[in-house]
Amino acid sequence: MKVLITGVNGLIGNEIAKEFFGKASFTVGTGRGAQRCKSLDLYVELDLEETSKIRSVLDQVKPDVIIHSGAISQVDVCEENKEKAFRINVQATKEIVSWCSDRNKRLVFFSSDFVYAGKSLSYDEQDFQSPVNYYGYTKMMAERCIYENLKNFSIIRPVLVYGLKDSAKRENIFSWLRKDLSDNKIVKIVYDQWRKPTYVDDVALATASIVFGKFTGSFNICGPQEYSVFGFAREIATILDTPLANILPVSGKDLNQAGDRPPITGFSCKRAKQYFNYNPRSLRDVFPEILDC
Ligand SMILES: NC(=O)C1=CN([C@@H]2O[C@H](COP(=O)(O)OP(=O)(O)OC[C@H]3O[C@@H](n4cnc5c(N)ncnc54)[C@H](OP(=O)(O)O)[C@@H]3O)[C@@H](O)[C@H]2O)C=CC1
Ligand SMILES: Cc1cn([C@H]2C[C@H](O)[C@@H](COP(=O)(O)OP(=O)(O)O[C@H]3O[C@@H](C)C(=O)[C@@H](O)[C@H]3O)O2)c(=O)[nH]c1=O
Repeated sequence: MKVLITGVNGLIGNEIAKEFFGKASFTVGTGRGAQRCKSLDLYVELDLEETSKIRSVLDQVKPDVIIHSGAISQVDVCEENKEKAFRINVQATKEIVSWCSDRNKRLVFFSSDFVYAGKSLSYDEQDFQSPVNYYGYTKMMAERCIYENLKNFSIIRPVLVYGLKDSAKRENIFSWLRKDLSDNKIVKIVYDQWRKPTYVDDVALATASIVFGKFTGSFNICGPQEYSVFGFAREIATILDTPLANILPVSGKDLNQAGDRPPITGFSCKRAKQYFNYNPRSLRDVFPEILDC
C-alpha cells in the first residue's frame, strides 16, 4: 500500500510518517518547503495553497491512501486570514476529495474537536457541529465536502494534541510549557477551558489502526483524562518538578486570542474503542518516554 501524508513536517504528520514508514510498502510525504520529516521513502514539495498543482502531484505519486493532515492549524491565524484559511483548509481538501473520487482512492482526513460548540466532554461522532471560530468552520466545511462526495473515507477528530516538537514549527501546549517552566518563566494558563489532551503517538497509532483496518466513517479520539487546561499545566509542572507558583490562572478572555475557543471539548471514544480497541495513554504514562527524548 502506497500512503501519501500531507502536512508531513507537522506535529501529527511527522508522527504518522514514523508509524507508517517500513509498514506501508511506500510512504510519501508532502509539505510546504524543505523536507524536515525523516521517516519517508519520498518527499514531494506541495504548497496546498497552490490548489491547481494538487492533482498533478497526486497523478505523479499515485497513492492508494491519502492521509490529509496539512492545514493552517493555528486558530488565530485562521481567524485573521479567512480567505487564506479557506483556500488551504477547504479548497485544497476539495481538490484531494475530487481526485480520490475520480479514482476511488481512500482518504483519511484530520478534522478537529473545534467543529463542536464546546459544551461537553463526551461528544460522539454524530453530535451536531457548531464551531465557534473560523478554523472550526473550515474543518466543518471540509468534512461536508467529504461526506457529499466520497464513500471510502475516514475522518479523525483529535483534541489538544501534545508531544515533543520533532519537526513541527508550531508549538504545542507541552512543548512550550516544558520550555518556559524549565526556564523558570511565569505563564498565564486558562482555567475555564476543559479538554481531554491527546498524546500525538496515540493519534498516529489510531491512524494506523484505521488505515490498516480499513475502518471508514468518523472517529473522535482523545486522551483518557479530562483537565482544565490550568490543571493540565499544573500536572506538567508537577512532573517536571518546577514551581507551581509560576502558573497563573487566567480566563480565556484575558488571553485576547483572535479566535474564540470552545470551552469544553472531549470524547468518550466509544467508536474507536469498539472498532480498534483504542486505548490512549495519560500524561503520566507517557512522561518518561517524552522526557527521554
Ligand atoms: N494539534 C492539535 O491539537 C490538533 C490538530 N488537528 C488537525 O490535525 C492536522 C495536523 O495538525 P498538527 O500536526 O498539530 O499541526 P501542524 O501545524 O504542526 O502541522 C500542519 C502541517 O500543515 C502544513 N501546512 C500548512 N499550510 C500549508 C500549505 N499551504 N501547504 C502545505 N502544507 C501546509 C504545515 O507546514 P509547515 O510545517 O511548513 O508549517 C504543517 O507541517 C491539522 O489538520 C489540524 O487542523 C486537529 C485537532 C487537534
Ligand atoms: C498560548 C497559550 C495558550 N493557552 C491555552 C489555550 C488553549 O486552551 C491551550 C492551547 O492553546 P493554543 O492556542 O496553542 O491551541 P488551541 O488553538 O486552543 O488548540 C487547538 O489547536 C487546534 C489545531 C485544534 O484543532 C484544537 O483541537 C486545539 O488543540 O492552551 C494558555 O492558557 N495560555 C497561553 O499563553
